[in-house]
Amino acid sequence: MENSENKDSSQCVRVAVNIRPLVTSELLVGCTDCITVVAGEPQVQIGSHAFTYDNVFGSAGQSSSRIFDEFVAPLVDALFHGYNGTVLAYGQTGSGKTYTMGTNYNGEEHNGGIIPKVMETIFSRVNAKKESTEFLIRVSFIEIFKEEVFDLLDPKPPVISKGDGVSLAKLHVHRSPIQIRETVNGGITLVGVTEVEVRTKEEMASFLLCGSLSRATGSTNMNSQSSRSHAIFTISMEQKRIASCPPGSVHDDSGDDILCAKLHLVDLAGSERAKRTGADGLRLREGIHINKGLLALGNVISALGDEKKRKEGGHDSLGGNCKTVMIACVSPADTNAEETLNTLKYANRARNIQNKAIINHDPMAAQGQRMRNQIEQLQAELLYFRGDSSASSEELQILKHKISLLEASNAELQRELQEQRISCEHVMRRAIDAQVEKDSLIMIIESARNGKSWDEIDSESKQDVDLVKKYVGKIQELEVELLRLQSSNSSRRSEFVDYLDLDNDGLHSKNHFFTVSDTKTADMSGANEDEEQELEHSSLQEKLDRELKELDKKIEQKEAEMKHFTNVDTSVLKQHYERKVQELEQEKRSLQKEIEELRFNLANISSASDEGAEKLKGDYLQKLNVLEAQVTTLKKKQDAQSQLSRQKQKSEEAAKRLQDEIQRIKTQKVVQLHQKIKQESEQFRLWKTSREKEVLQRGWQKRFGGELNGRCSGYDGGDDRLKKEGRRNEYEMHKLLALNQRQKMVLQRKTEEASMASKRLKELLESRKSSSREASGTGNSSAPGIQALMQAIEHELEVNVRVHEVRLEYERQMEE
Ligand SMILES: Nc1ncnc2c1ncn2[C@@H]1O[C@H](COP(=O)(O)OP(=O)(O)OP(=O)(O)O)[C@@H](O)[C@H]1O
Repeated sequence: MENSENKDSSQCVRVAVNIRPLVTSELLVGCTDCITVVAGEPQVQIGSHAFTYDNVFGSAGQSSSRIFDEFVAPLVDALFHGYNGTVLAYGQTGSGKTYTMGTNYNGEEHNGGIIPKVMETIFSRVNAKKESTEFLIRVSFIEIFKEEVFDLLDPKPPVISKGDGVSLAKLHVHRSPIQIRETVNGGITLVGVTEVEVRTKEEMASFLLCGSLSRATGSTNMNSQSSRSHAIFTISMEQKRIASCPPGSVHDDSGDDILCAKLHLVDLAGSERAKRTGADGLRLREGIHINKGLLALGNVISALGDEKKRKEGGHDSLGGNCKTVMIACVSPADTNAEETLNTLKYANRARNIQNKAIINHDPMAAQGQRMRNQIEQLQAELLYFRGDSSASSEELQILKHKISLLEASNAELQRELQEQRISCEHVMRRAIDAQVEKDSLIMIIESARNGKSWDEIDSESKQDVDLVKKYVGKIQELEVELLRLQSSNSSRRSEFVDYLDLDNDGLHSKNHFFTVSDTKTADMSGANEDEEQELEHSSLQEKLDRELKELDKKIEQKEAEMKHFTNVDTSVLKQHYERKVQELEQEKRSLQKEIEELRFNLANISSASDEGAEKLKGDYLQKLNVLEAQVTTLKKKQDAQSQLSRQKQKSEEAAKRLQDEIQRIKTQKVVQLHQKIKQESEQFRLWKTSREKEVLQRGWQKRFGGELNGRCSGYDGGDDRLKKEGRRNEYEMHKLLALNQRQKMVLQRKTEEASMASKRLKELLESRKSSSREASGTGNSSAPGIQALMQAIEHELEVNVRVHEVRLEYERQMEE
């Protein structure tokens, strides 16, 4: 047996042989099986050679359909744990590499190959874990052809040109190879290779198909569709545990980090010898290149598989950080026996190769791990110090220093805790103040709703918030203003009425006044009263108008003040509440931070089992509980603050309602005042009309024989002023009466004189008439008789003139 050495299979490259059945073309040429599988053993025999592998599939070994489950599934599992993996399909052309790998999978028809099963498994696991883990899956597909690497997923289309003929088979596809570079840590990198993100199995399969179509293919004698290039389909997976991931996930052992791993699925080119392929020209040269590559791989495999050479330090792994499996595909046909034997030998050597696969974390995770290690080291030192007194003085000094640091941090925490307590109390006080404010507001609103007067509300809520106090103040001012106006109006009315309300001896009422005021004196007095009334009324009207204007002005002013006041106060209150909420948020954050720190410290000492650590743990737990309780209290306070804000909103609404109420009252009062003024004017107008009517009536009475004397005696005046006036009028009257008497006497005398004069005139006229008759009888007259007549006539004329004068005087007197 050429290899039966047992090694640690988890480290070695695992190798399986897959023996395909004889295909039709082989059967047609009468090929027979040249490989025998030892029953129940992973062992094959070809001629005199026997080889043992990890698994043997096909031709009576394990069923080929078990390749994935038995051989590849562990690599997929390892991929989820952050390990790189490689599946290599090696063998001569037509040996079934593509068939085994399933590289021609198009996403629809399941051909039983490895790749479709890999895809299926990956996505079913991703779906099962998507609640707890974030996945980023990408694929790349490259081809190594004649020692050049091509990107099969390159979105840029290749340049196609005609070769030396016109046949389509002679078309040349020109593609630009991608560059291979060595990285600083000795790995290799493919510059600019396309990596596409995929989210589903179908998407991944579509890229596999796309790359397969791009893959350089040609025909050889051995396999008309043979791949003459190495194809590597790489699945990259990044996974990150979601924060709320429950314990027991795959990351539990590796911390809260990102795992990055790759699975390379490699379909190597045919390993047949050139002479057997019948290739010539370009195909031959391609074959040489392929074989050069495989030879190199074979040499590496040989070197790695040779324990002696490996110990000399030449190579130590194939792919290094990777779990690798190789599937050696062989044809059982006796015509391919030589190639099959070579393949089996290669595969056998590959079993000796050892890999060093490690979990691939990202740098952050590595840093986290380093810190955890450091913590562990510190804990160990602490325990060592506590448990072992034989430690060196230097170590003791270090530990003492660390303890002092811990104590200092502890003191700092306690100080912070104290501060938190103080600030908590402060917040509580403020919350109580706010509560009091809220209650006061509610009380005021309730009182206002219940219809209590502002005085009552004011007296009941002395300690209430300023806002409502100010509102109440404003409302009170307005009310007082209105009341003052009302009282002023009513006092003027009462003054007016009092003024008219005379004593029982005089004029008791307006009506009485009007009925007795039909004398001349009463006329005069009434005229004075009217004037006074008018003056009084107009001055009252003017005053009321002035006051009304003033009131309007004041109301406008108050409204403006209230508006300003409301705006200012709202913004102040808003700022106040916002500040409170911010402060509470800040406090909450700092407390949460403190809790996190405590948790961290607690986690650090969780592994410690000695008494001191337990005590410390207990202390921290206690602190944690206290802090958590504080956070809960703060949250409650925050809720209370929010509630207060809502109450404030309600209060503002209530204030708005009050303002509306003021407006309504104001309108009502002003309207009432206007109405009163109007009523007053109307009343006065009516009074004036009736007064004028009375005066007119008295004028008529006087003109048609007023009873001056009788009426005068009826008036002796109750009022001094009126009495005085009456006496003065009486005196005037007496004076006028005496004058009248005298004038009458003069008139009588004059009348008598006039009648005497008329008599004498008559006599004179009679005597003149008789004289003229005598003269005409005699024919001449005597001179002394004419002279006497002339004198008599002159005397008569003089009398007549006097009579006329007396009459005139009399008439004048009468008129007066
Ligand atoms: N296990 C199997 N059962 C049935 N037929 C198979 C099996 N393996 C391979 N074949 C058939 O063998 C032929 C060659 O297989 P395949 O193309 O996979 O070989 P290959 O090694 O990939 O060749 P190349 O190196 O030229 O690509 C195909 O017709 C395929 O259907």
